[in-house]
Amino acid sequence: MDDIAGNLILIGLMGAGKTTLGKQLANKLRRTFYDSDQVICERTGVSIPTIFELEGEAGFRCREAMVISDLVQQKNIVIATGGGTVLQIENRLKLQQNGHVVYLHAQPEVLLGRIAHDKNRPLLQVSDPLAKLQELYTIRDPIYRTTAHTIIDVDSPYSIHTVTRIIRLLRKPSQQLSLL
Ligand SMILES: Nc1ncnc2c1ncn2[C@@H]1O[C@H](COP(=O)(O)OP(=O)(O)OP(=O)(O)O)[C@@H](O)[C@H]1O
Ligand SMILES: O=C(O)C1=C[C@@H](O)[C@@H](O)[C@H](O)C1
Ligand SMILES: [Mg+2]
Repeated sequence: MDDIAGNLILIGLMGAGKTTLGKQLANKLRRTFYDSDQVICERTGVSIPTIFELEGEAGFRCREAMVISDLVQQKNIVIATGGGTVLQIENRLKLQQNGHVVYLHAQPEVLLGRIAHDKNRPLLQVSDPLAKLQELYTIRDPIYRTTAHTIIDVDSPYSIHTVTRIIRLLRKPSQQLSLL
């Protein structure tokens, strides 16, 4: 087993790379990977936009909270959370108490460049998705920061070295880290 204690839990805004980097981290660390969005889709058999359409954001958040409760009971896994998972205090506490929480931080402009083409994020299907991401950043950045044990800047495009660098950074005691 690697020397990163407990579950490794990724938080951050849409497009930060929680899913993409989470999978790569799990592979490298030989841990099982779960993505809370993906688990919700598997349990319901429908996509996230469909859940938002049928049950609204509140319905989605309820399902998300149930999935987080279940996932944090496992040991030594990597969890990619949804961008809004930290909005509920109960989720925040469960994440903090059951793993090492890493905030993947990037600026809204960078995030939009990565996900603008993707219709799978209902909150961004608006006339001005950049303004929406900026609004979410303003509200959520302080929450991500206070929830995380470690913050890593992921504005720069990832390379084949990114995951190795993140693992190295996670072994350091410092809290504010940059991939640069
Ligand atoms: N550092 C990066 N450099 C380049 N592309 C990236 C980087 N991080 C993520 N991406 C790309 O951005 C897109 C979104 O990434 P990903 O789905 O992992 O984000 P996420 O944090 O899981 O978002 P969500 O909260 O919506 O689930 C993917 O196409 C991914 O390849
Ligand atoms: O930032 C958010 O609130 C969201 C992010 C995605 O991961 C999904 O969980 C969903 O699209 C909502
Ligand atoms: Mg994701």
